[in-house]
Amino acid sequence: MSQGTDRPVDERTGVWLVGARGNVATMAIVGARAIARGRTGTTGMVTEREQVSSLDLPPVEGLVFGGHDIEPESIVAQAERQRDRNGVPDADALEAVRDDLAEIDERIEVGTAINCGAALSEESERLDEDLAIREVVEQIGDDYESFRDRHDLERLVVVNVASTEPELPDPERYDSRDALERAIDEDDRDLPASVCYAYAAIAGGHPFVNFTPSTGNALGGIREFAAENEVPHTGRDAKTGETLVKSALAPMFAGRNLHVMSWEGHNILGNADGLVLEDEANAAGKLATKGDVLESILPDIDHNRVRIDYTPSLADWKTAWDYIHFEGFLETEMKMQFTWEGSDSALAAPLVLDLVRLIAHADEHGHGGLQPQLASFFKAPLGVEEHDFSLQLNRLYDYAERYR
Ligand SMILES: O=P([O-])([O-])O[C@@H]1[C@@H](O)[C@H](O)[C@@H](O)[C@H](O)[C@@H]1O
Repeated sequence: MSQGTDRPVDERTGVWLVGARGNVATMAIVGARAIARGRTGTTGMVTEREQVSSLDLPPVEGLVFGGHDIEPESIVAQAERQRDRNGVPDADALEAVRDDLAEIDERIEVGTAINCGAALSEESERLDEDLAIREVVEQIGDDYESFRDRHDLERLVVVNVASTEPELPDPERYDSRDALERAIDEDDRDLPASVCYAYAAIAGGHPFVNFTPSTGNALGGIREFAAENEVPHTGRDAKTGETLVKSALAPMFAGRNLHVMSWEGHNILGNADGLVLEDEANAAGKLATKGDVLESILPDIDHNRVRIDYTPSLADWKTAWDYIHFEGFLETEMKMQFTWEGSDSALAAPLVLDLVRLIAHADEHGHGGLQPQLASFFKAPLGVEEHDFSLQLNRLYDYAERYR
């Protein structure tokens, strides 16, 4: 039993995935159902580590999935494509959960992609084509509610795993709840999809996770709304690969007083995210969150550059090559290089499940607003300036210690 409550976190937690038919969502659903069916383990899930697993968290087996998407290709077809192109999931795991995926696909509603730039295909269907922004937000909210009612859920966590949007120009225009609500009422068509999903979640009292660099809950107006309504929310841009290594490694250079002159990071990948990031406007937010980590840990760095390029044949296998040129005692110049080769979705998926479980826990314990204990999951953690991975992780361990 957790501290501060008499009842355990319920076993019927809903997970509403924005971008439910994408790579990351599909892998999270496949993984959760494969765990439920005893076909895979929980390696890669932080909430299964001893320090955190003692919290009273909703079991992965009980998570009920639904979501929005604008693409018609089914989750089964997406998972088959991932199996054929990437080898993840493997054929046995996919067969074990195929019927679950087909059932979940029936629960996916048409979403909005307003101001999503290159993240749109010709086949996509969109709510915002015929509706005003206020109606879009209401429709999204109704979709959340009816899913929750239909499945008799105690709680619904909304997670944005959709493709990265272009950055919102002048986000300070929506710095307060009043300004944001006025913009929604006046049908301000500059507002992006991620803000509509976040606003509808907070309005309905649903915890919100922004797994992407898109604006969403980073907007001042959403933050104020969430704090007032005491709804937990967190983000931004999950730290899954290259940036994770950087945030663990950079503190070593700082701690030994080694002067990093240049850090070049070159990422190549061939999945749909990589394709969307080919577009300069869509890539801007991702490049900023990936780059800012070093500036914060190594304020004296002379040259810090990140590139992301689309290499179609790699599919979901993301390679990052980093070159670090640094200086030590007696002005001696030295170099370090590393190469990271990761399955983009298999790295992200367990973190989606972790974040759902941990934000459900926060909600159960009445912790509204931003969630600093979740900083280690993000490249640009909202409300936390700390980027050092192990210091961020200590926040989670301290939280677990306090609430176990
Ligand atoms: O976490 P990380 O490897 O630094 O950053 C990654 C990006 O470089 C990549 O473009 C994206 O597809 C991944 O989901 C992830 O955000």
